[in-house]
Amino acid sequence: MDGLIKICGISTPETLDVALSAGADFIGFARFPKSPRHVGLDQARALSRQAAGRAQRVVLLVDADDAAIAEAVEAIDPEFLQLHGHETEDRIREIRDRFGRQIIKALGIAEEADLAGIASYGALSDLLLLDAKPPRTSGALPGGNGLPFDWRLLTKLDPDTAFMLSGGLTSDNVAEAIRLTGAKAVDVSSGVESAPGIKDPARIEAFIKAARAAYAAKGQ
Ligand SMILES: O=C(O)c1ccccc1N[C@@H]1O[C@H](COP(=O)(O)O)[C@@H](O)[C@H]1O
Repeated sequence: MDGLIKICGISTPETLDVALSAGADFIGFARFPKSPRHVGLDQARALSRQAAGRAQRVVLLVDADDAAIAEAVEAIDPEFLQLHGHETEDRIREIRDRFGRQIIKALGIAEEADLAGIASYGALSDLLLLDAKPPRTSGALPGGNGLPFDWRLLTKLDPDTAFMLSGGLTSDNVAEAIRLTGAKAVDVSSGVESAPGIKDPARIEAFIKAARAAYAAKGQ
């Protein structure tokens, strides 16, 4: 896992085409009705077909039950399930065994104590995603808030720790985030939008270009 880029919350064929042409490695489809990026099953099915063979397809889920996972898997046939809620270790094992998909588990980071979950969740995940903890305000989404966390916390990690980084990334800060944290993969949603849920082609291209340049500078 080296030098990977995920564009999350894609919901139109046009912006999907831009992300694929610009070289995104992962495309995320949100299946979380409270999100402005939520895609219906038919819409997700069509987008997934468009992305097949060109990028890894990821379904974003939040504390989803088996029925919700099953319908998303049937429609999208994703390579990865991104679990962005409070899924326990037992629930992650159950989902992995039941649905046979690779797992991206998101872990919210706000302070040093939050790093304690990295070993156990990392062992259960094919990719561990380190994201900002959501704000405590009512109605805040569990992710996709465009808020970064203090990346300096991650400088305390063993340099061999592999993780995907997200939370408030943009084309302006992704190079610094990669340089400072050593992230081998980055994930963005709000930072490539002109408004919540509205992906902006120019911002997608600029983000991928900036991340690629930062990885190249590190020889990745
Ligand atoms: O994008 C969403 O709407 C979303 C909803 C619920 C949970 C996670 C969500 N997105 C993920 O959140 C992070 C950070 O996103 P942002 O770049 O700060 O907007 C990212 O991993 C998205 O996949």
